Amino acid sequence: MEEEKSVSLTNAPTLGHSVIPIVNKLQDIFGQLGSQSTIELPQVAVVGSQSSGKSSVLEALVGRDFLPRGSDICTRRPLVLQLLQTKKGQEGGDQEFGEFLHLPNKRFYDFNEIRREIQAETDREAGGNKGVSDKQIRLKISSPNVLDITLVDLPGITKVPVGDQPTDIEARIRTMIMSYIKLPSCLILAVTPANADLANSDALQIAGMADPDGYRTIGIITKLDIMDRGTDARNFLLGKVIPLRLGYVGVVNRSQADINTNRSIKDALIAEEKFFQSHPVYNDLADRCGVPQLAKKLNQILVQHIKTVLPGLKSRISAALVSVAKEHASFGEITESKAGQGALLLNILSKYSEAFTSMIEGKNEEMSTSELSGGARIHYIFQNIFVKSLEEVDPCEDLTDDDIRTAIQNATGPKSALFVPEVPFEVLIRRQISRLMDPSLQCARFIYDELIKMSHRCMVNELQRFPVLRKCMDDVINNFLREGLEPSETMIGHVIEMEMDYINTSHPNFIGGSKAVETALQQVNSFKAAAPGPRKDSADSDKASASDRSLKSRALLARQVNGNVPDQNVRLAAEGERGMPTGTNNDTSKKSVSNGGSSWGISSIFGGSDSRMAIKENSTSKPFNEQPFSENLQSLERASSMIHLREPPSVLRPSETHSDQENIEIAVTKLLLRSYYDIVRKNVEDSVPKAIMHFLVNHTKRELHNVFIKKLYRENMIEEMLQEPDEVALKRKRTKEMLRVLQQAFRTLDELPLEAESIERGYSVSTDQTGLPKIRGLPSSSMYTSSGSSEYSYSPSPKNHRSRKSSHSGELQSPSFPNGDSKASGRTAGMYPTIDV
Ligand SMILES: Nc1nc2c(ncn2[C@@H]2O[C@H](COP(=O)(O)OP(=O)(O)OP(=O)(O)O)[C@@H](O)[C@H]2O)c(=O)[nH]1
Repeated sequence: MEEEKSVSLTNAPTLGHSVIPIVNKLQDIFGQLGSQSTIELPQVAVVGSQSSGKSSVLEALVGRDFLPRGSDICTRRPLVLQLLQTKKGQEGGDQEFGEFLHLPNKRFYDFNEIRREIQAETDREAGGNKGVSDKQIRLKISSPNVLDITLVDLPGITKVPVGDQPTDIEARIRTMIMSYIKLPSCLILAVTPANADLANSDALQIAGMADPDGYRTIGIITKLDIMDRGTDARNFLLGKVIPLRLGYVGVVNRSQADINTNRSIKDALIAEEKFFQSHPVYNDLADRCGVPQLAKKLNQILVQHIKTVLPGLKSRISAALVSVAKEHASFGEITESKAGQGALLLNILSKYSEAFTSMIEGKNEEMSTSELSGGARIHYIFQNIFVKSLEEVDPCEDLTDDDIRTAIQNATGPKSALFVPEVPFEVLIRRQISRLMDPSLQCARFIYDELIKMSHRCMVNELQRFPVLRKCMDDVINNFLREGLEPSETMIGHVIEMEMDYINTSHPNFIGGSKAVETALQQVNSFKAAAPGPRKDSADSDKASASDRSLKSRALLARQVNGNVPDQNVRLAAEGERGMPTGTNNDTSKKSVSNGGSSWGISSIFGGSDSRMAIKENSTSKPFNEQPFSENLQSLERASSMIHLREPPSVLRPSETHSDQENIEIAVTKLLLRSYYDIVRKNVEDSVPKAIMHFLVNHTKRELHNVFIKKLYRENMIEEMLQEPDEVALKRKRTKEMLRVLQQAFRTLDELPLEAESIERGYSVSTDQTGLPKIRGLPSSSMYTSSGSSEYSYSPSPKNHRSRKSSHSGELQSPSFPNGDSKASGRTAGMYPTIDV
């Protein structure tokens, strides 16, 4: 045992030993990146009939004696052997030991003890009498000289039940084996003893079921030393009997006698080498004979696997590299010198102003496609909010007919005016224009808010590291925008006041009095035409005749005064319900109305009945109204000869009844209001955005940079403003380190010795002074070239490469196993692609 320990794994051509440096490097890379994920190597399972030499092959590959072997001892439970690399120099890192899952915290340093525990644990579960169980035994072997890989030793296929074995033992074992080898990531070592009928190999049969295309099956022929005299496995090794994409390797393990005499693995390897040398039939098949060749083949498959997954790892790292580099750049470099800091501040101020301007103009790079931003929002506020709201306003909305009538009566003062003055129209239009003030000012406020929001969105990342500067800049821009808001509000005030100050009735778009009267008459006419016929009661008919008279006279006068009589037959459609007066006196004859004429401005001479005579007294003071007129008269008569006047009510309102003239006057007033209001509205819709753009938005664009420099570019303030919080310095340091690690990782991945030549050169393992192997590279799959039709031949020199066409040898990840030609190429001679890298 002592002697065996000194023959460490390092001296044997163990499985994956040449892949170790690469995998270690990858692990280092991912370790540094703080990621647990690393390359997952394929699992290797040995399958075959009972006593075919499976355990012996595994042991030889691991280079350790620890598995129960022997003619009467067999594998009866799956043994999952997890090799774990320990780091030399770490505590306990250079020791080799085993641990069982079922015996936690117990380390086995004696490998004979491990073997005994495997046997004991097998008996515990499967009984002592040949019973088989599918419950795994999990063994972890830690060693500085192994690759992190999992090997599975499976029970051998048996046909005749013995001992406690059930009658369907073969089916059970096959199912158990399949559950492991069907996994696309499982590499199958199909072990067939040379002293049995090779063509009927159970191992190849079951492997063929799990891996029909043969991308992950290696054929292993054991017991070449005990073949019938005169027979050999040459044709089999050459793949002439059952072709196999990854080919065959012939091995000579220790015999039972060797085991009994404790022959070491090292000695067994030497004996194996001698065997092949002394058998001329295998002389030219050196590349497919011996455990070292098997290890080499496996290494090469592992390398191929790593190569397959490497691009994915690289792209992950490069993506991380890009994002970390971006983050690092956002923290900028530390600037110590005064001049440097000054330049940095200037640069930030300029960039900010540019970014702000670009945002308004819609030219910033990070423009959103999911919502409106920057200048587009300003436009939206102007057009879709401000203009739209003004357009929806009806200037007569809050003016009742009574309001208008009262205004008209008030405007004529104490006398019956000769003309209906312009005063009521002006009073009312001013009142409506003044209503435009609030939305206009609100619009300016909205734009101001937008600009503030934009300023917060400018250079968010870049200014993260300078919170003091950010605060100062925010203060400056807030003040500046507030200062810009004032003149725009003043301007808006002026615009509205100008409109109120001079009512330009000569505006070309203004309807004018004559046209308004004409239209009003048409409206009243069509309204009457639609109204029910005259009422029968005498009072109403009296009124009707009175108003008829008055209209007639007005029409006459109008004709005389203006010389402009409207066509009596004109019956134009009403301009709309909005303009219709709501008077109660609807029974005026059509004729009288049509004769009303264009009498605007001379209503005072339209007739004797002054509509203002019909006073409706306030209900709070109605002494006269409470009793009929006759009674009032009687009481007056009863009184002395003195004539008493009733007290005027404190609040006087026009009477409820409207004369025709009033109706027309109301309609005319409304027409004039609407017409003029439209003019003003257009002006305001145009001028307010202009004022806001000029005094606030564009002023900010023009002046912001200057203001920044004036307020913030002060020598004594620069250092303070460019102060970074500790957290930023820490983040910068961390991202810088991460960037370095990622760059290193990227380079390391690029420089991994995965090229054919370096791998081939490096395969020869020599030990240095410390006894550790000097591994210069890995064996390459390119060393295997297709020779002739159905076989692989080993060409030791790269010069012998006949083809460099890529293949999928050793690609154990499921997507890497193409199955396009599976049926044809699976195990058919002459269809194998060249294995190359
Ligand atoms: N002469 C000779 N004997 C071998 C060779 N390989 C294996 N043996 C012997 O064959 C017997 C069975 O070997 P194992 O390695 O236990 O075979 P196994 O396939 O693991 O057996 P089970 O687990 O029972 O299926 C042992 O006595 C080995 O010493 C070989 O190449 N040559």
